[in-house]
Amino acid sequence: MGADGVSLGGYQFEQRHGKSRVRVARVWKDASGHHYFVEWSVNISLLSDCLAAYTRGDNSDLVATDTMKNTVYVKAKECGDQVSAEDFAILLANHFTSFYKQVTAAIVNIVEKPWERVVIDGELHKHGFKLGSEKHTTEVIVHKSGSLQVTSGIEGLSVLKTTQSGFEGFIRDKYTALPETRERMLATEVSASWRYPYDSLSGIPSKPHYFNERYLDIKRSLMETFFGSPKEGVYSPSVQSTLLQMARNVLNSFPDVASIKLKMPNIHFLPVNLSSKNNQIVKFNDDVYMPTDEPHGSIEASLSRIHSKM
Ligand SMILES: O=c1[nH]c(=O)c2[nH]c(=O)[nH]c2[nH]1
Repeated sequence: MGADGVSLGGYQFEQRHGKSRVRVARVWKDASGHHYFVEWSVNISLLSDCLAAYTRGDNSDLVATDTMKNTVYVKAKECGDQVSAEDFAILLANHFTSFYKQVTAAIVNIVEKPWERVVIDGELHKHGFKLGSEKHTTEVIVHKSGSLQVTSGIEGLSVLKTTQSGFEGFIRDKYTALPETRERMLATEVSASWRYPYDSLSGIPSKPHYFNERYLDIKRSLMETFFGSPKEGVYSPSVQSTLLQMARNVLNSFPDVASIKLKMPNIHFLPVNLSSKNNQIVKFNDDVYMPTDEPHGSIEASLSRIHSKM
């Protein structure tokens, strides 16, 4: 954002304004009576030439944040066909940069609530949904020139496996108490964000459900790598190793992903051993654990194709 700064009384000044957490839900209906439903929380941030509002109390170049909020509902209404969070973010960001001469760039973030169609008596319900857990996110940046950047992600993908995980060979010194193990629980809450390679609207595939399909593909790939096959699983020598394998498999499988960042906290389940003075009450045998939220390990990394812009 440095390029958007201006010199002001001998200081460097940067500003943006927008509306946060604009909540909107949209229903689409098809000819056979199936309803499609999304719920979004939209953040808009505009970079614009409105310096006078700060320096002189002159608001004549300001897009009111209330107007930004209204625009979300107007554009949701105008989307006659089902769109992904990415499509909607692109459409909004594009609107702000093209409709207002003052706006030089728009940043739109969307978090989609995980409403999933329910299955009743083995059949997909036409208009019934239940809330799932992990969330689909996106961030779109559009500049006035038309150049664009699309990043999507998953938040809150909680996964756990009860075996096929260990941690050995780490540095041992006078501060180290952790025993080495080839048998432990592995639990994490994956946050992933990946960058698409498109730098203009015309580069984006016109396939209707492209972004939603890619989101599901990437989620599936991350989970398959974390868990391994249903019968054998796959051994994890560390969160670090599993994280890199997950990132690699996404880049290897999807040429349209330029880079991926993964955050994988190591959520500890502590072995329970209880003893009294002369009696062992509970001896841990990979069976009884104390679940914990904190402290947790924090492990994150990103993997990019060489020459990718993330
Ligand atoms: O997979 C792990 N990576 C670590 O860096 C680490 N550190 C630790 O105490 N346990 C673990 N486990």
